[in-house]
Amino acid sequence: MFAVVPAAGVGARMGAGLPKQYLTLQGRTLAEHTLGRLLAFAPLQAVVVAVADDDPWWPELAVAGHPRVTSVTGGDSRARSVLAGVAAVLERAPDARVLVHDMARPLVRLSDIQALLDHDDRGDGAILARPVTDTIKQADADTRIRATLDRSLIWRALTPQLFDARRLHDALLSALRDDPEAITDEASALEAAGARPALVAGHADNIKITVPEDLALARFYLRAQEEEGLAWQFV
Ligand SMILES: Nc1ccn([C@@H]2O[C@H](COP(=O)(O)OP(=O)(O)OP(=O)(O)O)[C@@H](O)[C@H]2O)c(=O)n1
Ligand SMILES: C[C@](O)(CO)[C@H](O)COP(=O)(O)O
Repeated sequence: MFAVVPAAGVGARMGAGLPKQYLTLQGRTLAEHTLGRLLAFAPLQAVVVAVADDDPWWPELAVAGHPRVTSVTGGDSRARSVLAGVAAVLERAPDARVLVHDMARPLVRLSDIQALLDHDDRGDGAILARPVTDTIKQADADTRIRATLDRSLIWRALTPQLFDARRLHDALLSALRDDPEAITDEASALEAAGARPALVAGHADNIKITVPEDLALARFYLRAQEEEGLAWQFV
């Protein structure tokens, strides 16, 4: 099994002076936190990281030289970065299963990744997700309520997302050709190809660091995980 980690974003919503994956949490970059956890997950043969072709920070990280880490050049969207990573996996292992995980989600629990594998029926794939607990409103263009949705059927997609590499590759190619804006995660590409991936409940602390206030939340969750005894051997 391989991991593909999209890490070629610029972090515009974070508004920092550098891409958010290189901001630090307790002295280590988000990238080191994320990769430290993935590399601690024994079933992963290798991790393919998609980085921007003009990224000067990536080569400076010791983890960039880890024997189970390789990098590819990402694309101008998350989906194209993932596609580049999956193509690299297929060159090495045509029958591989691939776990796609955002570099911007540094607090993923190994137990959640294992739960994803446990639910993987090697069919339509599976994703970590969270059932919503708030009331969900659908908005009109004038930011007024159009409808209230049935929240019992609404989940927030997280990562990792686990699929057959060839199916994911071909679904991404088709979806990027037909409706690229609609593809904001791997499952949406498989859905467009008619698949029905499974939803696997993951922990709420598997947050995506997106806007500045997410950093304080991440610091809180990291301390909470350490108090829970979830310490990872950093590579
Ligand atoms: N062209 C892109 C855009 C995003 N990503 C990666 O996809 C993950 C989730 O994307 P997001 O949180 O949107 O990151 P950014 O695109 O960097 O953020 P923003 O949209 O605020 O610029 C991140 O790890 C990001 O590095 C990527 O590999 N290639
Ligand atoms: C893949 C994802 O993390 C699932 O919630 C999300 O779609 C990524 O969105 P982003 O705008 O690329 O951060």
